[in-house]
Amino acid sequence: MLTAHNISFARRGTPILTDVTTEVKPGAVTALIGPNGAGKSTLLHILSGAIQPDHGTVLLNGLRLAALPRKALARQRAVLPQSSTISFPFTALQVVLMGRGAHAGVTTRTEDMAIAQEALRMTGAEALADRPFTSLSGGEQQRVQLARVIAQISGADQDEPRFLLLDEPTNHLDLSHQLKILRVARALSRRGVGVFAVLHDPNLAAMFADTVIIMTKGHVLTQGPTHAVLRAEIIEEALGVRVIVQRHPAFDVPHIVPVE
Ligand SMILES: Nc1ncnc2c1ncn2[C@@H]1O[C@H](COP(=O)(O)OP(=O)(O)OP(=O)(O)O)[C@@H](O)[C@H]1O
Repeated sequence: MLTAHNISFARRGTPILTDVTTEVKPGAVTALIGPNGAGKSTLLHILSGAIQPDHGTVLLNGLRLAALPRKALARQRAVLPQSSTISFPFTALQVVLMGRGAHAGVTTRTEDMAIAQEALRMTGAEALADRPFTSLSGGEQQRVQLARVIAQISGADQDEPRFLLLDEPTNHLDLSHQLKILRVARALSRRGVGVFAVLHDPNLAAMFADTVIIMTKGHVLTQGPTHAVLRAEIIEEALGVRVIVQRHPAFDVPHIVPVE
């Protein structure tokens, strides 16, 4: 379990997060939605250990995040940032192998290669393995980066649950690639990974998340099972848009339709 207890964080005296308590369960997809500037990325960075909160505690599998050695942390959780630049012409496979850095000395080269290739296969990017990363389209780069973070937390060298933190993973992707990335995230969760994804589209959260957290102005407005949270009055309060929430015509999930 990855848990945040009573997290508060300010920048130059301005509160960004106030008393946030939440959890990311292994084996489930947790989506975080909320308006621009609500503090979603900041919370993701605090859950990842990249930012230290001013108050409160983050526990990863029962241990304080701040006290975990960097390599142990890297084997238990990986972060897909909103954007990342790689300017040296590494191949896609080399980029994915970079995810294995924290395992060096614990695994063999053959094992790392098998894990990298499996991660590329999962994200539908195996045909890109030998292409220079810089020559790939935005959607292709995103799938390779997802393969890198999957490779980072893969392998049999530790028993603790692992977590993937995805910051707007569908940004800049066409609909087909948005669905592909989130299908991979869901498939990983069904293998026991705890997935935490910042999403802007409540319909993607409805389709792929088991649990939804809604944040506004640095607070958790509500959180819980997707069906319970994605209700019209809550979405209207959080996002400031009038909506109707219907049953999705094809799946047993909410379908959110703006009506203004
Ligand atoms: N490096 C920084 N320096 C100063 N203020 C920052 C910094 N990063 C974020 N903020 C501020 O913190 C607040 C929360 O930002 P954050 O990026 O966490 O929001 P968000 O919900 O992820 O927004 P978005 O949906 O627009 O990506 C915003 O008011 C933002 O301007």
